[in-house]
Amino acid sequence: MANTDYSKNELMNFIDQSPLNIEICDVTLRDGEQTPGVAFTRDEKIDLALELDSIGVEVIEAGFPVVSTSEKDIVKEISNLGLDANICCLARSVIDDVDAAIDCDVDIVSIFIAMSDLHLKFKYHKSCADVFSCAMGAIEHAKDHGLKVRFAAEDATRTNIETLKRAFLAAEDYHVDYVSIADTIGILSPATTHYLVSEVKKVVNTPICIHCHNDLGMATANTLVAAEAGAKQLHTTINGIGERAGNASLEELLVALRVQHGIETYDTTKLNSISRKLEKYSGLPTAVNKAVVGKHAFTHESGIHVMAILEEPRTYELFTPEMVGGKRNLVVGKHTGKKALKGIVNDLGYELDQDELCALISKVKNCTEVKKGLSKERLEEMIRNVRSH
Ligand SMILES: CC(=O)SCCNC(=O)CCNC(=O)[C@H](O)C(C)(C)COP(=O)(O)OP(=O)(O)OC[C@H]1O[C@@H](n2cnc3c(N)ncnc32)[C@H](O)[C@@H]1OP(=O)(O)O
Ligand SMILES: O=C(O)CCC(=O)C(=O)O
Repeated sequence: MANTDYSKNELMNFIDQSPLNIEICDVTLRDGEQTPGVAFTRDEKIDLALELDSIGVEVIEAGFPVVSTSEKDIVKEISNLGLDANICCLARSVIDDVDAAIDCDVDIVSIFIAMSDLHLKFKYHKSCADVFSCAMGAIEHAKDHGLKVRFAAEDATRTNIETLKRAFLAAEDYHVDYVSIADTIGILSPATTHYLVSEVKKVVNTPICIHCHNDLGMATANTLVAAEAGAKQLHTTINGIGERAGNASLEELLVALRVQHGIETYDTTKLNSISRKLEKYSGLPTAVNKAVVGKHAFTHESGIHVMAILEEPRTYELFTPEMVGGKRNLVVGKHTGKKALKGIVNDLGYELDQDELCALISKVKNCTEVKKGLSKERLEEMIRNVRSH
């Protein structure tokens, strides 16, 4: 067996799939910060930007400058940190918003407009032609000032597909650098993502971005599928935070790109530390069963799993904890088996004979703490107890 940090999905060999041509745009500092109750300080934003840059993320969306004067100052400061990543910020289709972006020295401004019937009728109270012309005016202004432009179609996934294609094509005439398909309310599935990106790609030569929300729990999967259908720029947030159910999660996507497509250009060993920082700065703990960075991502209790892991961790781990800066944790509880327990006991520096092991396993399975998980200290106490009999 190849000695790698992860198992590659060999089934990919049977799928007609060209190598991916992608970049990551992490939007934690903008969409992630739109999570209710989250407001990063200057130092926190700068720290996260430095961490994202060190992972190798190509684009960092640093904020939305018109939100406040301090937001604008921080975006400007991040733009001038000299990071390898390109710095991007959000702007409505409003000249003042673009001017704020210009003042911030960003590399890319993401100019957004919604063209879905729902948004036109209930949000703007304007026609599609009117909002579109505002967008093109803003784009022209940004281009005249030398900015790269992402034209983002908010609520693209509930926008008439012909309208969307026409809008992207017209934006190409203004030499936008990216067009973005925003699944603003997370309605896409993997199949419809593939269809939509492929349809847009048929008519547009500009690199396509995909911005997926997680309302149906499919944001990461949809983002991966979009890449497989030819999207270039993939939007993520750390721990998947963001509006409502959040966005595609950075850590899930980077590991999925590795396992499914062999993309090893990102430093995944930093994923656990950046996740812990994000928890601290946002005040939002991740679920224990969160993929890649959750507390249980490398925690094992079941006897059959642990006995195999003690010989070869890849039997029950898709990738090593080291690959993502995590740690393996073998715990004892109701589901522990004798072989697993023996291994754990030995690792703690004890030797038990078969009778002692049987006595210990019975104690473990029937003790009251089994519901919450046994501490190392309590287990050692039990070991000493069975040995003295
Ligand atoms: C899908 C997304 O994530 S979109 C980004 C969401 N992010 C935010 O809203 C960031 C936080 N927002 C804010 O701080 C404020 O809403 C601001 C600074 C952006 C605007 O504040 P205000 O000037 O007080 O406007 P308010 O929030 O009341 O209304 C938004 C205005 O922007 C307009 N608007 C919304 N989106 C766009 C757009 N893409 N292009 C042009 N105008 C837009 C609305 O129609 C409304 O215009 P109106 O004032 O003429 O009715
Ligand atoms: O597509 C983009 O770049 C951003 C749009 C966005 O934040 C959204 O619609 O949720």
